[in-house]
Amino acid sequence: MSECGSCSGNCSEGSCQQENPQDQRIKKALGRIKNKIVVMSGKGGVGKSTVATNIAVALSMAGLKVGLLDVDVHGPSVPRLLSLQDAQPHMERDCMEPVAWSKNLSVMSLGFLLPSKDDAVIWRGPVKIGLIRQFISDVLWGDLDFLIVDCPPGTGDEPLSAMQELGKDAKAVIVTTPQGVAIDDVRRSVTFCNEVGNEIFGIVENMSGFVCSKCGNVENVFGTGGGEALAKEVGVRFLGRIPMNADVARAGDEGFPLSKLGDHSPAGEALNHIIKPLIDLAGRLQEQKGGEVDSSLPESGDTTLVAIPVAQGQLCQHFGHCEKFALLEVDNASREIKSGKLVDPPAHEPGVLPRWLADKGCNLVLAGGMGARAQSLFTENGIKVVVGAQGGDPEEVLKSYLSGSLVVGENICDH
Ligand SMILES: Nc1ncnc2c1ncn2[C@@H]1O[C@H](COP(=O)(O)OP(=O)(O)OP(=O)(O)O)[C@@H](O)[C@H]1O
Repeated sequence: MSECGSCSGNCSEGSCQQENPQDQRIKKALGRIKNKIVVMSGKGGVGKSTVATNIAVALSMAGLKVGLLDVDVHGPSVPRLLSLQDAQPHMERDCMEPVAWSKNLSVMSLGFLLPSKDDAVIWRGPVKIGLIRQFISDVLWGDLDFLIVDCPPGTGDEPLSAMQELGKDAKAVIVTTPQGVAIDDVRRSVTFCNEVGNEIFGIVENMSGFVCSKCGNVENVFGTGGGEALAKEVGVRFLGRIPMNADVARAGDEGFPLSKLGDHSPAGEALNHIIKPLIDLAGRLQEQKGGEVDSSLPESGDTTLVAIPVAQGQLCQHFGHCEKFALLEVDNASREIKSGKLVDPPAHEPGVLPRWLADKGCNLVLAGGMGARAQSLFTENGIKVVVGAQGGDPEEVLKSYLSGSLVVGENICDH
């Protein structure tokens, strides 16, 4: 046994077994983060930061608490992608607060700490590893559903260090473009994950076909399907393909998220597809399959306006195909229904119903089946959603909710 002065004697053969304080802080910070996703690519410029940032935004807009950590030390692009170039994290003596992009999304990047965005960082491995450790130990991430880590391309110090620090439960999302040379690089990323022992959550194929904005014709500039074929070959989930689209490049340059392009734009659809398994991973939708429903009413105001989609007078299980909405007003204090009416919704277009119901002052939706994207649009509009509701008559469904006895089952639009 040796003595090292800084510990109380838990030493053997000259090496101190006591965890160093930074390791302890890392462990504590990671203990508050439910899911860790490392976004990586074998090759540069394939759109990894674009994908990482938009996954983070989409998950946060689905109501999940998300941290986005940009560890691309040599080319931190997340601040630009989110229009946060001038943001500065709030610093304390021993820690710093991440920059809040929204209530649900916090961001940290070396880009925030450089005196000028033109400054070049010339650091060797150990310094970069030290920075990544600090970004976990000394940033006040708080409780997160997801930490999304945007790594520089390749299988060098940063992805290795990110995986090692985040631990074996961190999962990789690998971004590629469809052409052969990129796919070869992805194979290296797959081998890397296998060697470090971290699961690959899935592969995203970006810049997959160019959609002509004039004629709609799709040109497969880099080919298509390479990412999907590789995913099949190595036995990992294929998360989806994002087409090459001028709007995506513009969104990146102007710093707004792809979700603003609309639900039914090719990029918006691709993003929905990609985040769906991640939302499932967070267990958000499953929570509502099991039966326990939080039957609280919104805290502001004296009344709550509840919307229930209806077909043939009964709760409609396909939200997008309902014939009418029952709008029922509830007194928040007594939890009693004060009034109710049936109204015709506008023609179903992506994003229309959440906005229309928000304009009507609705703050709670009780639905049967509803897709993940529609749920996130309601959350964005400040409307609480309960999915998987069972029952027939809309007033009875609401009464069950108010009495805490509403039964929820499978969300049949959760596909
Ligand atoms: N699907 C797409 N369609 C059109 N442009 C895209 C698409 N995906 C990404 N881009 C554009 O390609 C460029 C590179 O994207 P991004 O910075 O996300 O790549 P990266 O892989 O993170 O790069 P790096 O290797 O430098 O880290 C950006 O200008 C981005 O807007």
